[in-house]
Amino acid sequence: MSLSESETQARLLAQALPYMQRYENKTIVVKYGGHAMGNAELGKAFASDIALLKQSGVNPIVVHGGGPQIGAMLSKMGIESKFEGGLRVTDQKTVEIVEMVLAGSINKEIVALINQTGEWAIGLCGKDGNMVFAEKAKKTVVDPDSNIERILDLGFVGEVVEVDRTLIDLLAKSEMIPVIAPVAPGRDGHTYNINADTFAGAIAGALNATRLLFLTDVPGVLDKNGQLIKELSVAEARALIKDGTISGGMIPKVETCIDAIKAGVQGVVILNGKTAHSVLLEIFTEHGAGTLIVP
Ligand SMILES: Nc1ncnc2c1ncn2[C@@H]1O[C@H](COP(=O)(O)OP(=O)(O)O)[C@@H](O)[C@H]1O
Ligand SMILES: CC(=O)N[C@@H](CCC(=O)OP(=O)(O)O)C(=O)O
Repeated sequence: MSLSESETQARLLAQALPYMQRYENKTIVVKYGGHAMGNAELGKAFASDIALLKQSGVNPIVVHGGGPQIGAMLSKMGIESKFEGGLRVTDQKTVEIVEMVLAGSINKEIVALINQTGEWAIGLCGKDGNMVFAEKAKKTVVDPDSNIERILDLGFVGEVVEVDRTLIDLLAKSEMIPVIAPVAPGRDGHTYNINADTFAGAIAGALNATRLLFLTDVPGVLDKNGQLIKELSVAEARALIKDGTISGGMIPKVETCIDAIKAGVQGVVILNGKTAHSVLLEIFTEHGAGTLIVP
């Protein structure tokens, strides 16, 4: 017999009680990826986890993606999605749609879900309160045939160059939960589309967050036999990238984890956003739920 959502929540709460003081007054940045936004039930479970963090005295900050949702909107408008080095090639028309989908519909959907729990969420992007400034990304790739490095021109894809935490700190003091879309202005007046993982890493670094959680579509970093690795040091993570155990989209994610740790985040966790209540299972249980990457 399966449990109802309220029975599940009551059980989780009972399990969580002994661990609730662990992160009191600490900042936890949660990156909620587009693939993890699976369905309405998962969305509600995510919102109730964020609300419970807040009610337990944690300072949760949500940074969200929405890659699949941007792709769907572009396709509706007859525009093909094109990626290079894992990043969306973003021309003027595309950046307008990216901003509309990320800072518009997805951002407000997450805000509404959290507000329905009784907590107060506020939706922002890097533009609000001069929070984040970006500049054109300078990404390079090595051509596998010629071994020559070339600079990618990704259009209006940005990388974060400045984070001002004033607004985020004000919101935390006012008991509000910031929900942030990875869109930011450049000093050149353009709007930039930023990969949500790197954006979350930059925010967590600027806030010296205690934890940065990445909700993705696998249980964490898996070893060669497909088994979950519970804890990885930065050196071990680098070795797994080098020997090919970590590949594809997991490479930039783990690299972002390493950068965030170098920037002062105490621990970064990669965990399954497709499992309901994975945030609570990670934060408020003895052994956590995903892969913890530590210095
Ligand atoms: N060692 C590994 N452990 C787990 N996932 C891996 C590993 N190597 C590659 N991957 C791939 O990385 C994917 C997650 O990266 P990505 O698709 O970019 O996530 P997201 O869309 O959530 O940001 C997994 O679905 C998996 O296919
Ligand atoms: C530059 C770049 O690629 N930006 C991403 C931003 C959204 C994102 O990163 O969303 P997920 O976390 O769901 O993948 C994009 O346009 O898809």
